[in-house]
Amino acid sequence: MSVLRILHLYSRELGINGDAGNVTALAERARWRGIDAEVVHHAPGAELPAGVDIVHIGSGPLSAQRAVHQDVLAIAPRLREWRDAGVPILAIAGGWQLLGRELVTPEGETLAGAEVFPTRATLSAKRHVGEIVVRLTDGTTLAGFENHSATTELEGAEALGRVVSGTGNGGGQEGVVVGSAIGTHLHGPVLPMNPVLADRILGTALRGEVAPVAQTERVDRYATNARRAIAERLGVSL
Ligand SMILES: NC(=O)CC[C@H](N)C(=O)O
Repeated sequence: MSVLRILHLYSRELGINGDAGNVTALAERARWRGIDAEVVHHAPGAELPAGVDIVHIGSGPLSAQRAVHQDVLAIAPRLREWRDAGVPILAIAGGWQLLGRELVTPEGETLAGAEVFPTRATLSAKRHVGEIVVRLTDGTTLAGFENHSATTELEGAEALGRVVSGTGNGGGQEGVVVGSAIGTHLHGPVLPMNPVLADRILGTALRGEVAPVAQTERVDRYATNARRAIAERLGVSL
């Protein structure tokens, strides 16, 4: 691959929780490994590029979700094609809700999703705002914060992990994994805060292990300290 192409969907509309930092982390961590990285922005109504290596969609309030909803439905077949081809997709909170099967508003209106994930998010008047720690099945622990009002059903899909502290999907689970596609409520942003996940996504996109280099070791120390601080505040172990 000559250039790693990262597609950032709706960065203007769905950028309220700092999730753009995920795209920066992916691009910089690739460049630190000597791989050229390009970020392609997609706005509602625009053409999608022919091919991409990673897809990212961030989060936002219902008003922003409505603003991109029609475009999400328009690009849904391409997103599902990329998912089926193994392109890593990272979808955060409100962006994940739009990429699910359905998003039910607090008023009971149902918005159809892109069906990249077989999930249904039901929003309510009660918000879940706070720090969250999640354990993955391989023992990796993620930390971040959540800021949503959703209860999310996975409808047969696998969760990203188990909630150690926080709310997540509801029922003790957090996030969803479908092949190389991941949906999660975690902000932080999640990838700078949890570089193991960033490198897993990069490794999938680049079809190989991505080894630590001096620059990643330097920033990953900050991330480790940030996760430790969250775990300490929540009174849980990492
Ligand atoms: N963090 C978000 O993206 C919020 C998504 C959605 N509006 C909710 O409240 O659940």
